[in-house]
Amino acid sequence: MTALDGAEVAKHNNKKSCWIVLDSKAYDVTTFLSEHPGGAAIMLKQAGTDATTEFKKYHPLDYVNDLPEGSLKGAVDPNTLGQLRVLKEVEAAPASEANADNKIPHVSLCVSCPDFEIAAKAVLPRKSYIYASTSANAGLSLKGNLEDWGRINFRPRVMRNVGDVDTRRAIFGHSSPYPFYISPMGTLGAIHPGAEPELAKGVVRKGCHYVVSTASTKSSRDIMQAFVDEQKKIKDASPTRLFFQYYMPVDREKALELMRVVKKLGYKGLWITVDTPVLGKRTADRVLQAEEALAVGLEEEGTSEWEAGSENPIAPQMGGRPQRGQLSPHTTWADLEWIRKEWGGPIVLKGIQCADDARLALEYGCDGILLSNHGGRQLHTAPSALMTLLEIRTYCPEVLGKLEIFLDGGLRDGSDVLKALCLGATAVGVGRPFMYALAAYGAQGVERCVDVLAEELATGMRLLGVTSLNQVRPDMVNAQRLLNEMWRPDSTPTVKSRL
Ligand code: HEM
Ligand SMILES: Cc1cc2nc3c(=O)[nH]c(=O)nc-3n(C[C@H](O)[C@H](O)[C@H](O)COP(=O)(O)O)c2cc1C
Repeated sequence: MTALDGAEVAKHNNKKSCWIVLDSKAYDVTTFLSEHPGGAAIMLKQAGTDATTEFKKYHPLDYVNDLPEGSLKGAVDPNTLGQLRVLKEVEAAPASEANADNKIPHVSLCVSCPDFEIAAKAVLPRKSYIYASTSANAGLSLKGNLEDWGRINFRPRVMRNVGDVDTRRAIFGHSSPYPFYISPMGTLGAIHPGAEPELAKGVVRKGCHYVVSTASTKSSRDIMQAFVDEQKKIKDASPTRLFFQYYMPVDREKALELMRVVKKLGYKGLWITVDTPVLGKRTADRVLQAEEALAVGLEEEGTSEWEAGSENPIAPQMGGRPQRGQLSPHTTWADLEWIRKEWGGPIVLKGIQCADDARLALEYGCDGILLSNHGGRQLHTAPSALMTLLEIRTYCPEVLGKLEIFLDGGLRDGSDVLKALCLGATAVGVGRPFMYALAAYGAQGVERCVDVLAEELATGMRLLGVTSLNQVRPDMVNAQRLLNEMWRPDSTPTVKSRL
């Protein structure tokens, strides 16, 4: 194949003929535009340019293999790369540069979780901040997550010797100095150039567990490698373990293959996300996508072509940004059978939101459940994890001793972890605070965020009158306010409950 001329490639810069250059090779993505799960506009903006840097923020390079056959047009003559189209607009500086300019406070000035969000907002491009902070519909699920932690009070005991406290907890036998772990979050390349490996560095140094997302920017192999490399530096002294969050690919063969790969790589448990049969309506994201579409002239298409979706099953709607391997809307409990056979290790269902499903998870042989509404990014007015935990305690307490119980959503203070533990949780996941810490300060921020939560937790334990997490009990909290609002079988008289 003869090398292509940069100036020629640059001419394919519109929706009728859209080429992009990735790693010095030109691809014709014209027909793929409407199928791109991240939206057409973001690609069209790159038409005729070298999109490598922008692309790598979101995807591993092997994503190009998913393009339709014949998309590769050829290598671009290296001497003519300078003739490619260049984007005029320069996005906000990446976090690392902004940091150097002292645009954000010194990391030591972050003394509680909300401080990381302020710093991240100052350095992140608007688009990345929207990706991290967006929530579903009017934001009420997120609001409920944030507020419900404050609606349970402690019932402290005093005059106890609380000189030394032990904050250790194990997840499936893997002990960690903390009863909290990092929740899976996709596309961290949009947050920090080091993406997930940078986050892994921070967690290894602190011994915190980390659940890695299927939709990560870097491959599960690269993330595991970063983990192993960091462990080597400290002679494998860190108790950190990596678990894998699984968006089940629609295609069964791909689903099995992904499981085999991550099992072989040494991920310790499979956390299957079950609250995402389709993507929720991420309101702020929608506005941004609409703005981008307008900016590149896609508004002429009317909304129908892009909103109604294409034949691509993983791009059902505009604004829907289903992650690679998104759960098929057809997945059911019966699928757990072949998953369990293939996986062999611990399985957690991520996104349980009522007592009935907690009981089913037990019946279907799961090892754990994560009570979660996906950080308020999926169903409008979904219950907070605490509310679901209370429901489980009331209607199927038997699962508490048999499954490991995790919660996530809205946790912004280490001492709140105690409330979940008092009510029977094994551990709590924390999402956005770590994402913001990574955005502003890289691995150092991640370490700082662990320290902030750990200190709040240890102080909370002392003030509650306990020295070990084995001592926490339900009567150490007053959950009456949430209990008053909890669902009851007779509160929905038209629905016949199985409870
Ligand atoms: C050229 C071939 C490309 C392929 C095959 C591809 C594929 C995909 C897929 C499968 C997703 C779903 C989410 C995921 O799995 O991470 C996605 C989302 C996305 N893509 Fe691409 N993409 C391509 C090019 C690009 C380019 C050039 C850009 C940016 C310049 C881009 C930006 C994005 C963004 C922002 C998302 C949404 C991420 C999210 O909301 O989680 N993609 N893409
Ligand atoms: C930016 C972002 C990306 C996320 N990506 C994923 C994902 O890829 N898979 C998943 O199961 N959950 C994902 N989640 C949900 C988190 O795992 C977790 O449930 C939620 O963030 C917890 O709420 P918090 O952010 O308030 O702590 C994501 C959340 C955020 C904020």
